[in-house]
Amino acid sequence: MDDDRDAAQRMGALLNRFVIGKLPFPALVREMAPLCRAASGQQRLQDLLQQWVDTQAIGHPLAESILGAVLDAAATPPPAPAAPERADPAAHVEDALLGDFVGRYKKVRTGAKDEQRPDTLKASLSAYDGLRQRRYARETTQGTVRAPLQANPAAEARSGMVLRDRFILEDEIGRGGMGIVFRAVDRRRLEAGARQPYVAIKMLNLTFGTHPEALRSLEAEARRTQDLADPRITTVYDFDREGNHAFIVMELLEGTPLDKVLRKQAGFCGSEQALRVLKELAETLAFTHSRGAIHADLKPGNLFLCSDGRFKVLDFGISAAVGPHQIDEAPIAGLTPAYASPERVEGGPPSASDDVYAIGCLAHLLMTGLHPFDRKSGADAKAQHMEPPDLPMLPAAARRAIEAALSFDPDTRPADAGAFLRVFNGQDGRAGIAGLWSALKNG
Ligand SMILES: Nc1ncnc2c1ncn2[C@@H]1O[C@H](COP(=O)(O)OP(=O)(O)OP(=O)(O)O)[C@@H](O)[C@H]1O
Repeated sequence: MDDDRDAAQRMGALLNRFVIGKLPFPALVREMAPLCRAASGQQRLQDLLQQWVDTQAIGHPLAESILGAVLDAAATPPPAPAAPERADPAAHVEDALLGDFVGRYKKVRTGAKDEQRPDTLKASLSAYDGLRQRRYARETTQGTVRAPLQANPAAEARSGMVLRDRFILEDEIGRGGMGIVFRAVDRRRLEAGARQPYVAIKMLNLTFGTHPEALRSLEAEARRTQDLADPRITTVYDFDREGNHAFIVMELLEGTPLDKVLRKQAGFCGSEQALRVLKELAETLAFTHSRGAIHADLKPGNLFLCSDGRFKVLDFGISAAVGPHQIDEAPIAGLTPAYASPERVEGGPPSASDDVYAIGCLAHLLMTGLHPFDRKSGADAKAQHMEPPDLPMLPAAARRAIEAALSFDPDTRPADAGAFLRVFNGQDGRAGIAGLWSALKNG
């Protein structure tokens, strides 16, 4: 009995020292593990952690992290005594606190009762922030802090990071040539009780220190995109920076990017839905071209099919903004050769007619699942005198429009998406897509 009380006290003391920052996470796990080799010890730790969670001394996710790590360690034979402790202990605490903190935010979002209190969140956030500051200070004095100008600053971003004291990165959605995209909680929206407190944040690979011109032009482009305000263009809320890091705050899309749909959804190509995407794409670009805005990197990955049936274009103007500042040591902006016109591949400035060329490539993919030139760049396809295959499932006018869009000579290609659309829709007097559209609709 005394032994039980003793063990419980030792566990309590270890937890105490960990929470007040006197005991690093690995040491907590190491010292706790021998107390939990037997089932009774494991039960004791579980009860203790439950008590701490009930009294809100720690959050549930943190308690789970501790229990999981201790039980794992208890089940594993202790390491050879000579083995040096490689990991930075503070990093583990940081990870644990971070998990706790993000967990609390998630609960607030889903409306869990005991987590509604903003003071618990604040305490959690300041514990995490304080730890980050201390860690940074220590790394700086020890000289172990990472060089501020590194090749890929986006790689530093991770779940739990807080940007501008406002955006909390929750999880990674995906990566592209320019950076890493995260789902993030916008604290302002959360505090204002917004139904949807999430945004998407693209952490850019660029730093202001090394690419100031590219970033300034990107910022200007992001502002121009904000002015476009078309429901089919992904809304860009802001372009901001935290220290040397730059990021874009966007509307969070729920659904599937077209590249994935093409890979995974059998029966999509040539369907009514695929035709609708093609039409919406051409209409969206006809609108933006009429406003003087070009996309300059149209490709399946930049088109998005939302779960609610809407269609969206991503990354508007980003390639055009960064392209002129392309710096050879790092691939910073996407020019995707398979969708780039010959003159663009050869270094010409982006134009509306390049977008039309990309629409031609996308039309083939949407209708047949195949790239018209076997994924070769416009320049290579031109050099090899390739010809696009016919699309017999489409009316003559639409086929003519797509063939013209894929012309290697910009002089014989529709100058912009408006011109493309007029031929496509048969508005030059011949039967076009409008006829096919109603035929499809009428079964
Ligand atoms: N606003 C957003 N909402 C939801 N998902 C997004 C959003 N923006 C980008 N994504 C997703 O994040 C992933 C990475 O996107 P990103 O734009 O960085 O790369 P990409 O377009 O595939 O490549 P690149 O940057 O080289 O053109 C993709 O899967 C994309 O669908």
